[in-house]
Amino acid sequence: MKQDGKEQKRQGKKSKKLQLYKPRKKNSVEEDAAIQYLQAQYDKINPDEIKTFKDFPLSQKTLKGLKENHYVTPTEIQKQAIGYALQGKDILGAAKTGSGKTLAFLIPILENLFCKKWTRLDGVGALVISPTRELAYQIYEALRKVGHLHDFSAGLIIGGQNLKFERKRMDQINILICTPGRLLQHMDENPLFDCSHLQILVLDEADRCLDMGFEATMNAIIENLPPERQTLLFSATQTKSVKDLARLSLSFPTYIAPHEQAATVTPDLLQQSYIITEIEDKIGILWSFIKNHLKQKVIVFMATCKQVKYIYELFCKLRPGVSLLALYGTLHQEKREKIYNEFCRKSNVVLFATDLASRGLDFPRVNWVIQMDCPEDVETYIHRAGRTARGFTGKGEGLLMLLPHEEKFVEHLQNSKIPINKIQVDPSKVIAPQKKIETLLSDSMELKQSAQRAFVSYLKSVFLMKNKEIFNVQLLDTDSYARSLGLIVPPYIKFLKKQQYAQKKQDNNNVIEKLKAKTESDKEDSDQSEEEVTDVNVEKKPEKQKIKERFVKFDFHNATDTDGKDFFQGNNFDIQLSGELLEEPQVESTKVADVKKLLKKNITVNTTVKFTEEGEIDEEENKDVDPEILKQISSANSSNLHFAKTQLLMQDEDKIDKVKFRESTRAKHKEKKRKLKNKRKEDEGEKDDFGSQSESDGPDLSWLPDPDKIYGKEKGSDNSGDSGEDRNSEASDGADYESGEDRNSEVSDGANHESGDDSESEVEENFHRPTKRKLLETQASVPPRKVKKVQDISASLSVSEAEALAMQLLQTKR
Ligand SMILES: Nc1ncnc2c1ncn2[C@@H]1O[C@H](COP(=O)(O)OP(=O)(O)OP(=O)(O)O)[C@@H](O)[C@H]1O
Repeated sequence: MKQDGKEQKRQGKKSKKLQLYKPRKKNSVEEDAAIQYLQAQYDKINPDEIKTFKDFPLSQKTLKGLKENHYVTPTEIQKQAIGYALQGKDILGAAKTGSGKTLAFLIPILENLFCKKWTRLDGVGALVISPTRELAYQIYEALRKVGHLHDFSAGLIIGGQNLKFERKRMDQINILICTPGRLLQHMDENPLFDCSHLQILVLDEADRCLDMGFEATMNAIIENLPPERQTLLFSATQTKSVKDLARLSLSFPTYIAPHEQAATVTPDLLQQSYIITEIEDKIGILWSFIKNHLKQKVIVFMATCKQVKYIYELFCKLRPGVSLLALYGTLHQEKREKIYNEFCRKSNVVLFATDLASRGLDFPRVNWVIQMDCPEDVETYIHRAGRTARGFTGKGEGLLMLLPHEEKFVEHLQNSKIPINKIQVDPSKVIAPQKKIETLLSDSMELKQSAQRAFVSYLKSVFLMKNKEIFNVQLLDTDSYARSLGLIVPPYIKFLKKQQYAQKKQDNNNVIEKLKAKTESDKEDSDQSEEEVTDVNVEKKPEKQKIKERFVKFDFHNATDTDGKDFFQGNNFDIQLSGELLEEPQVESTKVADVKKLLKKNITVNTTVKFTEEGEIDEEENKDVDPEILKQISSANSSNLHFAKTQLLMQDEDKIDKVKFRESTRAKHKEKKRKLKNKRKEDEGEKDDFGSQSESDGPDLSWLPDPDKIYGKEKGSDNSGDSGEDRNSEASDGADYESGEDRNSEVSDGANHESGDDSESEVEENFHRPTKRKLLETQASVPPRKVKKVQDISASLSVSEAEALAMQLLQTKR
C-alpha cells in the first residue's frame, strides 16, 4: 500500500510535470501565432506614428514589463531605434544623455529572442558590452525589471566577481551583460562559454568601447563572434569612424540621431555654468559649495582616483554636515556596488568620483554635477554633465571649474552646441579651510601621503592629456596647488623632470637646425669677393649680436616655461655640461662663434706660420695637433661649415691640449725637483767636508771673534792684517745680510760683554779667525749629548747657520 501510495505520488508528480509541459506546448502554439503576427508588423512600423509602447508590435511579456515600470511613452531614440532594430537592421544610435537609450536596445533584444523562441539550451543569444561594471550592473537591473516575464536567463559578467561561480553558469545564460575584459577572460578560459549562436550584439557607450583603451580586447572579442548577427551601437557621443564600423563588420547600419538637429547636444533642462579659478582656490570653492548645498544631491568629478580618495578622506575629516561618498576604479568591487546603491538611494549626498561614473550611470535625482578638473574632451564633458537632468522631466545644474589657461575649452563646448555661461563666485562666500587642512595633514602621515599622491597624479593626468593647447602642466602653479592640498613642500615629480630634459633637448635641436640653416646662407655670403669679405668682417658685431639674441630667445623660452621652480630650472650651461649633449653638441658656444669668424676669414686653424731665413712664409701643419682632427676640420671647412661637427672637433682638440699641458707641467716640476736635489746634495757635501777644507778654500769665517782674545793670546801667533780683510769681507757680505746682522749682534754682544764700552774698531782689530780644526776640537770638548744635538741640527742648517751655532757653543763652554 505504502508502495502504491508512493507510486501514485510519483505518477502524480510526473503527471504534474507533464501537465506543466502540456500547457507550455499549448502556449507555444499561441506564441507561434503571436510571433508570426508580430513579425508581420515589423515592416509597417512608422516611428512618427508611435505614441506609446503599445503602438510597437511587441510581445505581451515585454509590454507588461514596461507597464509595470511605468514606461508608457517611448522617448525619441526609442521610437526610432526600436522599429529598425526589430526589422533586424544594424544600428548606430546617438542621443542625448538620459534620453532612454538603454530601453532602446533592451526591448529589441527581448523581442528578438522571443521571436526566435530562444531557450536556456540555446546558449548566449544576446551580448551587451559596457565599458564599466557599474553601467553593466545598471543595464542588468533594467533588463531584470522589464524582461522578468520572459523565460530567458540573464547573466552579469563583470570583473571583481566570483569567476568560478560565473564559469559554472555560463552555458545557461541567454542574455549576457558584461565588461570587455571579463568577457574575453571567459572566451579564453571557459570551455562552457559558447557564443557561436549569438543573434544580437550591443555596445553601450560604443565610442568608449571602441576607443584606444579597449581596442585590443574588443578586437579579440569581435574575432570570436559569429559574423551573422545584428549589431547595435549606442552612445550620447556616437562614433562615426569608418574604421570602427569596419571592425564590427556592420552591414549598412542605420544611423539614428534624433537630436542631431537640436539646438543643443546636452539635455534641455540642464543649466550649465563655468567659473575661472586659480588652482589653489579650487578646494576652498568646493568646500564652500558643499557647505551651501547641504540639502542637495551632488556629484563632483575629478581627474584621478587619488584626488578623489584624498578629497573624500579630507572632507570626511573636515565634516561638512552632509553624507560623503567616493567612487573610483581602485576600490574593491563590493565597496563600489555598495557606494553605487547608497548614492542611488540617498537624496542629500555628495559623491566624489572619477570618470568611472561619467558614462551611462543613471543616478536618480542628481541636482548638481561639479567638474572640478577640466574634462579631457567635449565628449567627457557631455557624459559627466549628463549625470543630471535625466529622463523626460529631469532638471539639473552643472558647474565647470576651469583654470585661467583652460578657458579655451569653453570655445570647444560652445562650438559643439553646448550652452554654458560664465559665472563668478562670490568671494565672501568662499571659506577655505586651509589652516584646518594643514593641521590635519600634520597630524596624519597617511593623509599627507594621500595628498602627495593626489598632487602627483593630477599633474600626471594633465601631462598625459592629448590637447596641449588646454592642458599645459608647465603653466600650473604647482607650489600653490600643493599648498592648497595642505602640503608645505611640493612632492618631487620625476616624470616632469624627464619631460623637462626631453624638452630642452628638443629646443636645442631646433637651435642647431636654425644655426645650420644660417650657416648655409653665411657660407654662400663668404664665397664673395675679398672686398665683400671685408664688409662681412665689418658686420661682425651685428652678426655676433644676432647669435646672442638667438640665445636670449632660447633662454627666455625656457624661462617662460619655468613658472614652477621645481620643473624649469634649465639653463644652457647645464645643457652643455650634460654628457648626452657633449656627444652631440647642440648649442653654439663662443668657441663656435670664434671658429665661424676664422673660417669666414679663410684662416686655416691649427697651423703655424714659419718664416724661412729668406723671409718667406713657410706654412706647415702644426705637429702638435692630431692630424686626423686637422683633416676633419679642414674637411668641415672646405665643405659648408658644420658648427656642431666643428665644435666637436674643437672639444677633441681641447682634450689633446690639456693632456699636453699636463705633460709639460709635469716635466717642469721634475726639472725643478732635480735641481733642488742637486743643490741639497751640494750643501750636504759642504757640511761633510767642513773640517777637511783648507783655510783659503773654506768658508769666510772672518767675522768670528778672535779666540785668542776670548781665551787668552797664544805665543808666537801672528794675526796682523787679517782683521782688515775680515772686516772688508764682512762688509761686503751683502748677500747674507740678515744672517750677518744676526751674527754681528751676537758678536757685538760678546764684545760688549768682553770690552764693555770699547769701540767697534777696537774689537775688530783684536779679532782672530780660528782654524776649522780648532773649531772642531772645541766642538769635541762639548758634552756628547750636546754634540749629538748640534750634529743633528747642523745637518739641517746652512753653512752660515752652522758657523753661528758653533760660535754659540764656544761661548757656552766659556
Ligand atoms: N520611455 C521612458 N519613459 C520614462 N522614462 C524613461 C523612458 N525611457 C527611459 N526612461 C528613464 O530615463 C532615464 C535615463 O535612461 P537611460 O539611462 O537609458 O538614458 P541613456 O540615454 O542611456 O543615458 P546615458 O547616455 O547617460 O547613458 C532612466 O531613469 C530611465 O528609467
